[in-house]
Amino acid sequence: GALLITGCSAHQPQNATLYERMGGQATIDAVVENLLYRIADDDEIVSYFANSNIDLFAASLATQLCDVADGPCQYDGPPMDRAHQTMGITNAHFNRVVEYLDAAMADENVPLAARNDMLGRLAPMYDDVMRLQ
Ligand code: HEM
Repeated sequence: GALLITGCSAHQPQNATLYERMGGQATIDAVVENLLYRIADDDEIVSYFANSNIDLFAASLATQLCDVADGPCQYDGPPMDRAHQTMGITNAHFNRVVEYLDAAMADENVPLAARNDMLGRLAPMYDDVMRLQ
């Protein structure tokens, strides 16, 4: 454990952004693609996306993740309360989507510390996503 962590961190400067620690845009795009397959495989979650343009959703989410990770993007889509209003999203479904995102990051070899950092940055959005349900 400790040796491996020391060894890996030596590849990046101490001040690397989360975006860099995740692997940059190529990894973020792969994470979003991986997440889409998990959502598509879940009948309950995919039903929320019945009327959505999946390509636009994927592009918007990838930009948001880049922005949140201090990458060179600016998310200029709708705020999270408006983006999810009156969908009837439940706590259980919220948690499942977060689990899918974590599993997608793991699948795409995002290091554990970077995964936890990203989830920690998204967690405060819970209140906004759920506000107008
Ligand atoms: C922290 C958690 C979440 C984040 C950061 C997030 C982020 C986003 C983003 C960036 C968009 C695109 C907004 C736009 O450009 O119009 C979006 C749309 C969407 N989200 Fe989420 N989301 C989260 C949780 C969820 C959950 C739990 C569900 C359902 C179970 C969900 C369902 C949707 C749907 C259906 C859309 C598409 C809306 C449309 O078609 O315009 N999201 N989300």
